[in-house]
Amino acid sequence: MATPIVTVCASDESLACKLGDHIHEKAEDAIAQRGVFRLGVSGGSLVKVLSKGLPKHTADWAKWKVFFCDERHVPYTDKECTYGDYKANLLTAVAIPENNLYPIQPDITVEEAAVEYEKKIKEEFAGSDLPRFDILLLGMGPDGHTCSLFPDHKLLNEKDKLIAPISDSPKPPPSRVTMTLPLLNNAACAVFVACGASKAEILKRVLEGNDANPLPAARIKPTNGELIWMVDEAAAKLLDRK
Ligand SMILES: O=C1O[C@H](COP(=O)(O)O)[C@@H](O)[C@H](O)[C@H]1O
Repeated sequence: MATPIVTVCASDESLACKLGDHIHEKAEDAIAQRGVFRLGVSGGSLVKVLSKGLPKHTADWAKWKVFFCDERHVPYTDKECTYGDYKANLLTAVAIPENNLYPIQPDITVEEAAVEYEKKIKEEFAGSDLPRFDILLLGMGPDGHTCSLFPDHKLLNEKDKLIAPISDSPKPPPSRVTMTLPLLNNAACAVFVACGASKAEILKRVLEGNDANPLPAARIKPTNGELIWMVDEAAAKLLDRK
């Protein structure tokens, strides 16, 4: 079980750079070993951080494949759509081919979209029982949710599905598709990014708490992989930093 490595960054700029460097390092290793780099991205505030940190490097972008750790079940043109946000902010700055992006389908039911996305992931990782992403980039809401896994939600107990639909998300929009814990915890590396004072209390609970019923973000512990938290000073202000 991974022990978290926590990196506290003095500025948004340095956090974006460190994250970009880390991802590029993982990409080079994965491409050298397997000829492909498979990453999963989350939405929300992470999009801006990645958009700053990733384009600074040159990379063999054609070998990158981008999946979504979760997505809101809305049209690509909706302002809540994570894929739309990446298209507008990051994917204009890096040359990842359109075919290497794996958006979740918004034009079928949310249940169908989850089944279709799981099928796509299984096809991509054909031959392995449980897909292992090279890196999953995660965010955490001020309530401790990650992806579209919310505190006390029944999806936290999902054992069979790799991708699940949710129609009662407490954070709007209510319909979403999300990676589940078995898939998330099989990643080679999971990196959380949490910035701002609104995340300080929950970050302390996730990293230092001992909850009987852990928050969703605290349940991300890759069984055979790395767990990294990249946070800013404001989010880290309550942490025990001895
Ligand atoms: O709704 C979501 O929220 C989380 C956290 O977002 P943030 O803006 O607080 O960083 C995000 O990781 C997830 O992908 C998204 O669907």
